[in-house]
Amino acid sequence: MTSPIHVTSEIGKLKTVMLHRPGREIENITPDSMERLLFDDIPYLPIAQEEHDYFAQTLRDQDIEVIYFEKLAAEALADDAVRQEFLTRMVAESGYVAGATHDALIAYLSAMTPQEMVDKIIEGVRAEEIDIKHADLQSVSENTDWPFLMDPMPNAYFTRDPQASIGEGISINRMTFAARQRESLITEYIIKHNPRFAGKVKVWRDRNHDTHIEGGDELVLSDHVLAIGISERTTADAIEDIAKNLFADSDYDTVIAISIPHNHAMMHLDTVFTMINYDQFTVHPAIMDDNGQIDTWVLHPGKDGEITMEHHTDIKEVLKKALNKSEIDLIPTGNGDPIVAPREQWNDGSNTLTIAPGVVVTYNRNYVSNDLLREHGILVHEVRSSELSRGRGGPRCMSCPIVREDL
Ligand SMILES: NC(=[NH2+])NCCC[C@H](N)C(=O)O
Repeated sequence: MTSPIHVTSEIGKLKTVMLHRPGREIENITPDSMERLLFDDIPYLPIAQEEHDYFAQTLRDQDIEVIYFEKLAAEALADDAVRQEFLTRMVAESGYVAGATHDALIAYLSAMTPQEMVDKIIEGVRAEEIDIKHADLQSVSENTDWPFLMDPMPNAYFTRDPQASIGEGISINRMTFAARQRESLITEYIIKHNPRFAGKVKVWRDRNHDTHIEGGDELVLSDHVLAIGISERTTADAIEDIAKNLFADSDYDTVIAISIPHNHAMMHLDTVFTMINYDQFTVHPAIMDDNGQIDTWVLHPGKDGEITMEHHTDIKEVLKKALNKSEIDLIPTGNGDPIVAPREQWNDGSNTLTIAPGVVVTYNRNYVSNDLLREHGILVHEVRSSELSRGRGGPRCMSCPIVREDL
């Protein structure tokens, strides 16, 4: 069985990538809900869509197949029984397991085509869209001033996070905040029921856990080494758990767990550290102490399915050893300038999407970081970023590699 997923590095030539084109969910962000929905501002949708189309076209121009999360989901839900099961679970995870509102939501969404239903679920369902006739105790208690019965999923365009391709398999992630948790339920159905994936993909860790992990923290450094951020979004137990599964069942034998500050600006490892070439990385200087040290643990398979763990602080040495390189070039975001570095990091200056060794896609607004990458010999494709960047994610966050060529 050949897997439709094949990702053995962060940098191998990208062949297939999954995106989500931002839709009306973006217009369902309000000042009151912004923080909870993990946005810092409200993007202007038409321009966000233009920018996203430009991003997708930039990838297609490099011979990369672009597939869309929302289309894969609709295909996965073509079968009536599968669609009903999905809907029951989605409505339950949105807060309704029974009662008049539950029944009304199921009836409303069931009447739609699979594509309309997926788009609507991502967009969010407003209370005024549905006429709930037989008010019962349950729906009266559920009735609040909040205008949405089902919240929008404005972060869906950050397809990096609900899942992560690793080797020939995937992790389907239990995400940290309620604002994003339902996204990976959609992934679960894509992997189980879309004909492209169904029955052909190993799931390294599913979403039925209490501990969290997100794709922005999962970096595939080689065909046997992963780096995983210990972050606001990814917990140590989840890292140990996925490491055990990978060590037992795949060619992966090394997980480098890297501790980063737990805050919104640096919510994932890929906001401060990405791999861009065989021996080159971008790194935000704020994750290291004054001597350039970072708390890092290296996990390997131990006895009886357990793992061993060593503590290190010299990330360069750890990377050299794990990747078998004599030198590693760490390129500082914003050239390490105390004003430019945090400014460009805020707009995802470290969040590069590598599409081939030494070839990256970045936001045009981070011009200091981009120039520095070029000085280090990197080929940089810039994409537009005024509106997309307001969701705090860059080209790596907005893309989920499905197939890369081996190095
Ligand atoms: N891989 C990433 N860095 N993703 C960024 C996700 C941004 C999104 N607003 C969130 O907070 O979840």
